Amino acid sequence: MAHSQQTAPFDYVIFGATGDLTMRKLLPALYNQLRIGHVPEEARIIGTARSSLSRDEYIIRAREALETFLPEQHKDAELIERFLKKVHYVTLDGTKSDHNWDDLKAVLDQSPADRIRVFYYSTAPQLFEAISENLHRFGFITPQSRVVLEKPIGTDSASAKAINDGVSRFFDEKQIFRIDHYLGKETVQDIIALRFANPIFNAIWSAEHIQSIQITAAETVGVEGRAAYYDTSGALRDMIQNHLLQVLSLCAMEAPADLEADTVRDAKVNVLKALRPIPEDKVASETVRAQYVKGEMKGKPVPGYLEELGEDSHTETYAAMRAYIDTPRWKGVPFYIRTAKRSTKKVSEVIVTFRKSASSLFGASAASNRLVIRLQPDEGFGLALNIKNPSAAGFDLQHGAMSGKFAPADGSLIPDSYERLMLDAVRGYPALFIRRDEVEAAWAWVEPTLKTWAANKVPMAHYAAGSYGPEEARRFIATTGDSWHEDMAD
Ligand SMILES: NC(=O)C1=CN([C@@H]2O[C@H](COP(=O)(O)OP(=O)(O)OC[C@H]3O[C@@H](n4cnc5c(N)ncnc54)[C@H](OP(=O)(O)O)[C@@H]3O)[C@@H](O)[C@H]2O)C=CC1
Ligand SMILES: O=C1O[C@H](COP(=O)(O)O)[C@@H](O)[C@H](O)[C@H]1O
Repeated sequence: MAHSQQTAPFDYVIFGATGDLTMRKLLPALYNQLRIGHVPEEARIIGTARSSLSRDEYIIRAREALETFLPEQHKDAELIERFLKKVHYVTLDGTKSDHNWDDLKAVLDQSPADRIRVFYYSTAPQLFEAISENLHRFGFITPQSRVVLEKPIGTDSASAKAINDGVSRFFDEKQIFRIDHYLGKETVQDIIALRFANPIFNAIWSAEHIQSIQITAAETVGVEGRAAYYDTSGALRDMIQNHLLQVLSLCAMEAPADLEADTVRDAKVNVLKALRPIPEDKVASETVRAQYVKGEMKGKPVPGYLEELGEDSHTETYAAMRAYIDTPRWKGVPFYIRTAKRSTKKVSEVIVTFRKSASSLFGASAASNRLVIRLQPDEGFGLALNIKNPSAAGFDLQHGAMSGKFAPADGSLIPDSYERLMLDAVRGYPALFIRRDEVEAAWAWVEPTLKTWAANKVPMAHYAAGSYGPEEARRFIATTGDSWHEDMAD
């Protein structure tokens, strides 16, 4: 995916500029890109939201956000001031045509008419169509404009289609950049490098040699300040429909002919379309849903989900699914996908378990080779091997491992995923954004499970906060002869 790091001058217009995401991720990401020289001097960031703030008042908030969320080693007082000079603010209800659009026009008109404009919708998706319509009505959508859509793109197939249709009335698909921040993670992109730049893996990447693949995203946090959103979403919508199915499609896709955006996205969508449907009568055996109850983390008591929420709920905070991909390459290989809030530890990883050696030389003592791709934290990979136990009298085996880090060669921190994605939108480089057909194929696959769960046809399991998940998930994976990574002998 070679491309220039340099961007042309741009105006980044953020809808939802007073929100959590802008403060925690978007402003720090743009600052960091300025720090490493990817943001040209003429670039501007124009925040908009309904809150009535002057530019100076907004800059005070932006400065606080940078102080709070930037890593210490990236803070530079002079640079922060240089960054803040780029920041503007317009009080604007993006959904109302009779609001302060003239104020936005006055700011945008300070730039040449052909300046790249990125409209970033960091707001609830129900607002996307109305904001797009207003941008169109007031003539803000130029040929050099793109729009970035934050997740969630809908809550099911129908709402996703409605959002996509709504935005597509005003922007061409080529101008639409749907964010999935997992694709912006360097380590997720490493899946492509590991698979296709290393013939040793490429040659054995199929059902002939692979027994199963596990994809996990576990978090120690609960729902924090986002309970209102999370309780309408749940683990399956929040993490699996988007991030984990994207990781799965990178793990399973056929080799793309090149790394052009649509070639890679074609390869990914083919995987999503080949996912074997899980019909309603199979949801109980092919999925697990669970909620955390009170438990303990780092020696401290932690309340359960319902206690945090303060009311009853059937929303899952844990989800696990078994997926099969009906292509010759993956015939009969289970892909286990799971995600959890309030898990024992934060870890996102891919575990590839290879089939055991057909050789009878070592009998049962030869374990499966296993490739661990650690997406975060402690980003890197490990390869579990069988080696000879040097102290044994005979020829016994023991566990050996090779490992490596995904760290940048110059010792710098791995960039946050939003850094890469925000500037790729400026560059008009969509490879790491999700195409409409990918979103819709992913919804189509998860929808029968969502419906079956919503109808309470699958019991809600429970797990203690601070544990790896419910006992039901252990039994579930054992039905196809596997176990979760934390239960494997390392
Ligand atoms: N926070 C996160 O970690 C993540 C968030 N997301 C998604 O990003 C989006 C934003 O999330 P988050 O920042 O947490 O949400 P917040 O609720 O913190 O912020 C929402 C923002 O939208 C603004 N807003 C609301 N209505 C309008 C309107 N009519 N016109 C213009 N601005 C409006 C709000 O400002 P005001 O009230 O002043 O108008 C505020 O700035 C959501 O869709 C969320 O699901 C996705 C991944 C992670
Ligand atoms: O999109 C989301 O992702 C985060 C987890 O992201 P990560 O980069 O820390 O793995 C999750 O906490 C949040 O609920 C979800 O909306």
